[in-house]
Amino acid sequence: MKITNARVIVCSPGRNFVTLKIETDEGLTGIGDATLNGRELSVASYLTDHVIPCLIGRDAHQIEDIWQFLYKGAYWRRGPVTMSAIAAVDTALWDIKAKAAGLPLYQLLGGKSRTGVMVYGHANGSDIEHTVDEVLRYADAGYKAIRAQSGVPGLDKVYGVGKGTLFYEPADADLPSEHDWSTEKYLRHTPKLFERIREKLGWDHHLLHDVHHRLTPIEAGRLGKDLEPYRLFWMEDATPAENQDAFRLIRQHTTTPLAVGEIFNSIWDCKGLIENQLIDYIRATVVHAGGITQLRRIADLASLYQVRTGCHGATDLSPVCMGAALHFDLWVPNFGIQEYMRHTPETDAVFPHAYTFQDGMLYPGDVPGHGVEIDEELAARYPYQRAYLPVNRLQHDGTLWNW
Ligand SMILES: O=C(O)C(=O)C[C@H](O)[C@H](O)CO
Ligand SMILES: [Mg+2]
Repeated sequence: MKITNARVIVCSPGRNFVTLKIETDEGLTGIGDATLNGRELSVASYLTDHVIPCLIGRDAHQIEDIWQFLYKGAYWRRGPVTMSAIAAVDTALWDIKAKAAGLPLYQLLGGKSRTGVMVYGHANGSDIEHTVDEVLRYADAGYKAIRAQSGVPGLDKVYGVGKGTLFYEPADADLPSEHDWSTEKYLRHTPKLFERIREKLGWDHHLLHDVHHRLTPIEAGRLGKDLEPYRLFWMEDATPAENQDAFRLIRQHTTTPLAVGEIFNSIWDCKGLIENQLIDYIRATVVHAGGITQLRRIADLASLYQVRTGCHGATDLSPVCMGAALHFDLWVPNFGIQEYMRHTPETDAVFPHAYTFQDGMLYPGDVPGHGVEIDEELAARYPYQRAYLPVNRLQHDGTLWNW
């Protein structure tokens, strides 16, 4: 089965998405997500200008060879732009292979390891009481696991707290908006948040929290320790992970489980973290970590060390990524949890999909392929709009910090 054509579709039904569509001489088509929040057009160009010309005429069934060709053949390896582009090709080819077999993608990976995929929702509020109300709302909606993020007294805007509560969108301006940050204020506030949530919610739900890279390792160790009484499912992105050894220090100070990896793009970013058992959950997902082909390898390495998966699933990962991730989640033996931030109705209309939510679980559906399509006519009505993620500055002197 030959690849006859491939093209990039950029659209913005409420936020930007980059989608690759591959066509074959047998009439089968497949799509892959290539969205890199705030840097969308660089991946679109990488695909259109440098990858697509290399795809035409290749056998769509040779997923592994095409992956290796794009990875090794570029000479310049890894990096979010390269790996998101490879991921889009890989996802589209798995979609085509599964459609050719007439099977849902999870069957090609090895079949179901579980009945459904446990997800966590992102509850957020302007202060503790508002956040508690939102957590209770997620619990009422059936979620078994809830990530709680709250505004911090004395800070104007913080990661995770949006204008609306159901659809959180951090890329909020056509040039980066500036947030202020105080580690002291955040560290004083966050244990109080979880104390109050446990008081009102009880102990039957998993609770999660995203630190979003804003602490140093020793500060993260302290927060992990302070949160131990509330038995979190995980503390996420406690400190930046370019230096994988940083997690050793956190580990020495707390038994709160650690999750990291949403910005990782290859197995090399997490090799040391996994092999040294410095984390409990690896958050890499399909679009930013080289597709199903690479993610499988990461999960297999992780399984040797009892590290489980927890794929990133924010709104900037398109329904195409979510669909593919759900097939992966249903199969992967060392599954932990899947993030699920709901897309807006506009996004869902552009990307009709087979996956469904019920009682805190997502189900990928049983249609051949990954079960997500793109309505190109509708997509064309939503042109690209430049949008950036915010930056953080320390409140007391304006030093640029991690957001
Ligand atoms: O969903 C999460 O865990 C995030 O940290 C969301 C990220 O800020 C977002 O995906 C950045 O594009
Ligand atoms: Mg995160």
